[in-house]
Amino acid sequence: MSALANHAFAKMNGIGNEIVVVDMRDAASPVTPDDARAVASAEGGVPYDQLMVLQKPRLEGTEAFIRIYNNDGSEAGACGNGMRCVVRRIFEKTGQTTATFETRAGLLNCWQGPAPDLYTVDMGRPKFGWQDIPLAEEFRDTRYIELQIGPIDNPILHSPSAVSMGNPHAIFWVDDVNAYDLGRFGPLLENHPIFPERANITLAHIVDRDHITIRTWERGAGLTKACGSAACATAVAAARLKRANRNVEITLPGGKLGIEWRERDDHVLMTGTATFEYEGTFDPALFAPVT
Ligand SMILES: N[C@H](CCC[C@H](N)C(=O)O)C(=O)O
Repeated sequence: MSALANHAFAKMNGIGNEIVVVDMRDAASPVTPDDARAVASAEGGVPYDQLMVLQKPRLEGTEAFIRIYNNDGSEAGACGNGMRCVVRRIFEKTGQTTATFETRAGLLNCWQGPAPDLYTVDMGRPKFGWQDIPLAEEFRDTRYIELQIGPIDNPILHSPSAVSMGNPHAIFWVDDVNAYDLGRFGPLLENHPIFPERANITLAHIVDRDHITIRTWERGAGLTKACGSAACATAVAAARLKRANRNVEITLPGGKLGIEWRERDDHVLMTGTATFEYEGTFDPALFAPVT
């Protein structure tokens, strides 16, 4: 039987990014990709974009090791909106105002933001090397990579920037993020062979040096109302192109995030809200083997 059967969960969202948080630090067995898919899609499940699974801490000083599942059962190395939801849960339970978590992408320091409803997550350093993103072939300058969609002589989207925030991102620079059928182009680009681990696909419009608007097709989750790591990747990519400052406001369909690419250590700090919706326990029938 699944470790999630009869287990408590919290349904939350990070500016519209649908998040489920489960605290499995006392559980004996792990959450499997099948469990993650069942929660997201089975009849009577809890639909989400990302499932944040807190596991027993592996390192001294960390609250938990966090595994991040997309709703297709694939694992992600980073989830900014999901991290703020986890932080809110922990802070409300323990009264803490700072915490450190470990994910596949490394250690994430988190703290109470400048207002009671804001949380800041240090998302670590971005990576730009083609093998770190990763890309399937060498690109010396990942500020623009050779990737386009549409007619060769008149591409619809082309020359994205590529960045890793612990997960792969491609950012296409456009004048109007709503002028493209991202639901159609997203999966084609997500699964393009240039991305051996697939990629999150973002359309970004630089409004001015302090404001950028984005829309994201998420790897393993599809069109979402917000993607925190994409907001971080976009802010960094725009600054690398010298088209925006290192401290910007990102507007996503579900809300806004403040992103600072800190000068002194190149860490990316993301600040925003985290909303609690409801809590419950998973019905064991969700995980019953299909006979
Ligand atoms: N929604 C998440 C990103 C999940 C990334 C996931 N789609 C992947 O990299 O596979 C966020 O707020 O950062």
